[in-house]
Amino acid sequence: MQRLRGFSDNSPSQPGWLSIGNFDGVHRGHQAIIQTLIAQARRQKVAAVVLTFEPHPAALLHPERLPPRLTTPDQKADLLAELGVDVLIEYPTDWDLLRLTPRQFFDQIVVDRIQATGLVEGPNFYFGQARAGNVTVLDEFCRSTGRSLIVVPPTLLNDEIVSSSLVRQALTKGNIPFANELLNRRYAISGVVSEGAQRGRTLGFPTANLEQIPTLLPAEGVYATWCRLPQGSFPAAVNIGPNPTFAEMRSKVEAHLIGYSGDLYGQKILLEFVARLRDLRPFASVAELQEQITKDVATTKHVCNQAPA
Ligand SMILES: Cc1cc2nc3c(=O)[nH]c(=O)nc-3n(C[C@H](O)[C@H](O)[C@H](O)COP(=O)(O)O)c2cc1C
Ligand SMILES: Nc1ncnc2c1ncn2[C@@H]1O[C@H](COP(=O)(O)OP(=O)(O)O)[C@@H](O)[C@H]1O
Repeated sequence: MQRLRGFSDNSPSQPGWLSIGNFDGVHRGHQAIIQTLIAQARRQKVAAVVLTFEPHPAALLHPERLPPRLTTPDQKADLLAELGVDVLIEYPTDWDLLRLTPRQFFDQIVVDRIQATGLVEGPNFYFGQARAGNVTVLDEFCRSTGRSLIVVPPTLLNDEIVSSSLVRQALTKGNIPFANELLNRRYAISGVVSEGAQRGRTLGFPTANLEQIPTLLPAEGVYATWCRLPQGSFPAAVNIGPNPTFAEMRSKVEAHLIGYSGDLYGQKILLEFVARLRDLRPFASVAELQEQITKDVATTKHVCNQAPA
């Protein structure tokens, strides 16, 4: 997949089928759109092009309402590449773009820059200043310029429309099975291992403390995850939240990797969520906490064996 930052001289010079959107999470609904896009592009032997905006337009328009992201730009690019997208254009959102009327956006971006022969969108696609353009407007523009538009119906799961906000809601409630079902894969976070209180090792359970996590954190609690390292995949029992037993109220993300020994400080690691095991709680003694973590580790092994890496 060719990954372009905005429009440069390297922009695709050949016409392609185009989908425009934020695609945060690349969930089942996005996947349905992209699959249609790729089928059309392959049929007509042109490129499957995705135009996305980085940063999210909301970061400029109303930063206070910017939702936490589900995927980093790199994760999003990897997921789109896996689906078979040929060209990803990450447009560096600016006020000039946000001020374009729907007609200007269509003429300047869709027609002149990308030379789209057809478009694939979901029914809730809006474009142009103040989100004034919708799929009805887009359909008129496409018809009048001889382009095709396919509007993919919303993807439903348990009678609910799959959306990035539904995934965020599920994660915020700690509902990992539903979030993973909406995503059609495991929700994952990445972070860099930093130093903690150096207490974990004395408990018999060293925990890698993750910092610089750019995406949404699931609800507080204890989770079974798969941890991806360059040296392999390890089941990991993960604690999201404070350490109330030690009166440490700062919230952290810490992972005990089962079957691993070595130094992880400074390393970037990825955690894929498999299940939420329980709520966090204070324990009356360190021995009781150790007993509970021993159980959490056994459950994590079992859950991860049932859902192999
Ligand atoms: C699987 C797992 C479950 C945990 N559950 C709790 C808990 O319920 N309550 C608590 O106070 N701390 C819990 N902890 C956190 C420990 O208190 C923490 O790992 C320890 O204080 C080490 O901190 P450090 O990494 O800063 O050294 C848990 C840790 C793990 C790995
Ligand atoms: N199985 C393991 N799981 C997690 N971290 C491990 C493991 N084995 C060794 N380590 C190392 O030990 C560190 C965690 O030990 P810990 O005593 O909890 O210290 P800290 O409080 O600094 O996190 C990790 O950052 C990592 O470098």
